[in-house]
Amino acid sequence: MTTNGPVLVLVGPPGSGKSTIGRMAAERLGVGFRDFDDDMAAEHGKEAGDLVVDLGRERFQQLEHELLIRVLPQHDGVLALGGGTPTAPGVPDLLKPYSVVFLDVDLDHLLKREGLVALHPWLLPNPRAHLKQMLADRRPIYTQVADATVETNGRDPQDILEDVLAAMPVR
Ligand SMILES: Nc1ncnc2c1ncn2[C@@H]1O[C@H](COP(=O)(O)OP(=O)(O)OP(=O)(O)O)[C@@H](O)[C@H]1O
Ligand SMILES: O=C(O)C1=C[C@@H](O)[C@@H](O)[C@H](O)C1
Ligand SMILES: [Mg+2]
Repeated sequence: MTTNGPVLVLVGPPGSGKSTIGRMAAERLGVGFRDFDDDMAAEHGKEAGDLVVDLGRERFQQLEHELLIRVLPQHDGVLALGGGTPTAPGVPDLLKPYSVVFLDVDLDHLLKREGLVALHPWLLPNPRAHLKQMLADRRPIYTQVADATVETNGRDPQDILEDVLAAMPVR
């Protein structure tokens, strides 16, 4: 099925709340929710975090680019991207037609979010240093691909949701 593509795309670092807020936004908007990490896992037979470790980041990002080209026209709801997806070559151009919101979070709040390292084994051996560098490198890219940025530090998902919905540009 071909659609106009997602009504909302969420980007941000791992643990920023893309899946949590994405599900809530989809429910409020009465549309479907899709998680691009799940698409990658279904397509390649392994969790996205394990694919990064097994294939290396360059190959993983090529595969993300290839799959995103197929997924965007198939989904008209809310799409949560993988944490690194906007940094894959070619992806910022693919996102241009869509409403993209960046869920921003700082290092200290990120480190308090549950399950981060278990889901992202490539953060080892020093998750704090890795995440610090990652946030510095990626923030300009998340900002560039997004129409709006919503702060999530220390905030309830419900509050964040209201800001995300208000920030969605009308297209
Ligand atoms: N605003 C928030 N405050 C506190 N904890 C949060 C908040 N948003 C999400 N979390 C928690 O942080 C963890 C990561 O959230 P979530 O899985 O939604 O992030 P994500 O951006 O989808 O991450 P990933 O890139 O790993 O898929 C979850 O345990 C979730 O319950
Ligand atoms: O931030 C990242 O680089 C990643 C985040 C996850 O969503 C997965 O896409 C994968 O673990 C890579
Ligand atoms: Mg997620």
